[in-house]
Amino acid sequence: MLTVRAPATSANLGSGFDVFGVALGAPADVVRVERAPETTITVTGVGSQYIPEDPAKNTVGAVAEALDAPAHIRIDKGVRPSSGLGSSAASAAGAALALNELYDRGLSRADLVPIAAEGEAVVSGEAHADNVAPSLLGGFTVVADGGVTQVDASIPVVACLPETTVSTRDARGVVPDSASLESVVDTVGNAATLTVGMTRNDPVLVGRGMDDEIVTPERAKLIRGYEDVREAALEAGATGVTVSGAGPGVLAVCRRASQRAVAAAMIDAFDSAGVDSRAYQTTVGEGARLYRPGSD
Ligand SMILES: Nc1ncnc2c1ncn2[C@@H]1O[C@H](COP(=O)(O)OP(=O)(O)OP(=O)(O)O)[C@@H](O)[C@H]1O
Ligand SMILES: N[C@@H](CCO)C(=O)O
Repeated sequence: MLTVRAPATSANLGSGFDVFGVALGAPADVVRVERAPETTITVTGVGSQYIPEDPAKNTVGAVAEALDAPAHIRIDKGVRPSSGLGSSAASAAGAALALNELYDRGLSRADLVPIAAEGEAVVSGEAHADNVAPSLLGGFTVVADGGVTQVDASIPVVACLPETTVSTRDARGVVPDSASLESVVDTVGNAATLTVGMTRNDPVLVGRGMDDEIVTPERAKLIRGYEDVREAALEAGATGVTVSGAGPGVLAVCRRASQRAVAAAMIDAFDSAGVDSRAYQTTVGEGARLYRPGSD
């Protein structure tokens, strides 16, 4: 049996819709695989009651098929589904890494990105890779037509998760069909600023570069309390705040010294809006980790 811990991720980061993603230090899914004549799936953990075990409907089933690697796959969910923290992607990335090893396919982590993305197509209809890429590769990733680019980064973040859900499919439905040249120019400027910030581990540049006036304002309307949570986080010292992935998670970037205050402010603001939430105080971190039998 092989075990993989695959981290939650936050996609988009505001200005990088469908392009940017980061691996989060926590939470994570744990995926265990054993060879079997055909693929079977069991799911336990957070939100497991909402996750299908039918291989045709679970992201890991599509990954097993793409790798021609039938297995009994056990998923212990740490990343709640429909969270905006890359829940479906964490399982897919974990399964891809584990099955590649189990069947000795010899693919690199970069090779596994499009395979894990096949799992995302099962859920949202599109094989977008902006969550599976950071879950596999770690750090900050840029998914573009020409390929995937990755840099390690260490930026303190707070990922605040309200007890509400938004499906990626629904959140893609509110994305505008077009944008003015002026907003596109602003967004390119912000995305470039964010990218430089990641290479310098600079939370101020990263936070400033998260601004986006094209997609985020529409998605924010699907999250009860979002504007108040954003304001509260900024007042507590966050350098930037945006919707995490398709939401309803909210991602704040900050300096280490203000992380605890930012987390408390976000929880209080959701609470004032009548929504329970929890906050992960973590950093942009490493990609999926493989545990072989006998290793720690
Ligand atoms: N292994 C899996 N883990 C989690 N959700 C899964 C899995 N397989 C299928 N699903 C389905 O995927 C949906 C959740 O995926 P969705 O993309 O909406 O949320 P998310 O992954 O948390 O969000 P985001 O991609 O915005 O970060 C649920 O309907 C769930 O039943
Ligand atoms: N880029 C995707 C990530 C969510 O899976 C979106 O925002 O729709």
